[in-house]
Amino acid sequence: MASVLVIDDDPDLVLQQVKTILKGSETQVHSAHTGEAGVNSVRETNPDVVLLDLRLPDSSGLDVYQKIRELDARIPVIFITTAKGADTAIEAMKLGAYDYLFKPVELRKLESVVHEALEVSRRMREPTVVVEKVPDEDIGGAIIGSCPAMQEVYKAIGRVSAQDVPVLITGESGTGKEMVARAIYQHGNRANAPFHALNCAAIPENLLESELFGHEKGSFTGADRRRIGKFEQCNGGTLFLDEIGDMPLTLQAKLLRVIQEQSFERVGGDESIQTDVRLIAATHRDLKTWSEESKFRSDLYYRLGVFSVHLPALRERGEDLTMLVQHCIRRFSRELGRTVCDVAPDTLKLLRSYSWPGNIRELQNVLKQALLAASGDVLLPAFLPDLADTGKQSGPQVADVPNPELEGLVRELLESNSSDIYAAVHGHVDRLLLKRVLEHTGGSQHKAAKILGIARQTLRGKLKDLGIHLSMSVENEED
Ligand SMILES: Nc1ncnc2c1ncn2[C@@H]1O[C@H](COP(=O)(O)OP(=O)(O)OP(=O)(O)O)[C@@H](O)[C@H]1O
Repeated sequence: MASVLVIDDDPDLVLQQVKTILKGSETQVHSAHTGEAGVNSVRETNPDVVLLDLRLPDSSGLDVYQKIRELDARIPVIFITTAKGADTAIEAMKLGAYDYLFKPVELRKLESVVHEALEVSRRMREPTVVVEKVPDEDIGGAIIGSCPAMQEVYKAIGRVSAQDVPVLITGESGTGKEMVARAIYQHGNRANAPFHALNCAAIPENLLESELFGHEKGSFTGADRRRIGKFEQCNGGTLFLDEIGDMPLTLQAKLLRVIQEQSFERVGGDESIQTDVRLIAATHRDLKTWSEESKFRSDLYYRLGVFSVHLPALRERGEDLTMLVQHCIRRFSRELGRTVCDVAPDTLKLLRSYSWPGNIRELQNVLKQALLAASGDVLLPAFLPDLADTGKQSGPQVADVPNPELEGLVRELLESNSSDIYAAVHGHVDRLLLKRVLEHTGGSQHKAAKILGIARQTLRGKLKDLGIHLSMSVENEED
């Protein structure tokens, strides 16, 4: 049975409201009037949701919150505060709190937030995955995850966002580095100033310098006008340099100077330009090793790496995968107009056993493909595309077992611009399979249907469709 804990020194107000909104439901309501009693109650009752007053007689709500997190970081904690305490509540949100409500609490708002929090808690804890109806509000852009490593990421975002220092975000491709960069920006002091992003690996070396620092007219062939680079354009704002490890060494020197002196010259210019840009950099490379191997400037690495945030690979995020799957299914189901709302336990098992080299981006792609192939409300393993290193074979593994006949047929059909390849190849495979199985059973359709796991009637229909004729004696067996 689900339970909610209210930690509030006022025994009546919020507690009574919570009891009112949960009346008739199977949810238990516990209460505590001090921070210490609250933490003890969390330890003893392991509640699904906590409502926490920011101002308590014996301790601050934030301290209590930290202790609750140490006990179980998954518990959604809803802060109850006055308008004055909003800053602290926002701080708490940066540290992973679920939501906050202002006193006097509006009953309807309380009801919706508590029910939402209970739902979030249920999804995190319940072992079978039931993806329910798509929520009304758009939760796109949410950073999903509550595993310990992601909790560390949230803490780091909270710690670094308000400080105007460079940040280095590391992690494999597709782990959400850009998302985290935007979170740092949005929670920082420059949230109302511009945020520009530049992928250092995507821009040819000769253009990157000009992209970053601009150029003067006539500084190189084709430079027919002065160009303002990102560092100037983004003055007062935040610049996100993705794939910084791929920045050429010569540019690294110039970047280091911007960080140290907040000044630079445009390409082909000698005017020193002052800039005030907050730098957030990201890389999937091991910059420490690279700097030791002189592939990346060590002085720049040290300047950038003072504050670093490391994003765990998806395979290291434990139960977060389930949350991400739920989140993606709900979102893509709506986007693609599908009705899928449940994930079969076997599907989840397969997804869990895969190593996700492309991380969350790859998960999104796999789920999109699965949804396109799906029918009905439940995502079954059969709808998943091939995944390497799971029970489901990957494309490359299949290719390792060549089937020249089939490949030849596919090639032929492709070259003939056929618009019915699926049916043609399917028919070919069916024909091969049915013939082999019937050979194996000595022509017995009864046995063949059993081996194939299909009804005798279905087999008969397929044989007819494919024009496979058997001798009368065999066809009439055991009718
Ligand atoms: N924790 C998360 N919750 C929900 N969605 C996420 C999360 N992390 C990443 N995503 C989504 O995964 C996709 C890839 O994220 P993002 O582009 O931030 O990764 P990245 O690490 O910057 O990738 P790359 O190194 O390839 O540039 C995006 O669509 C993003 O919204």
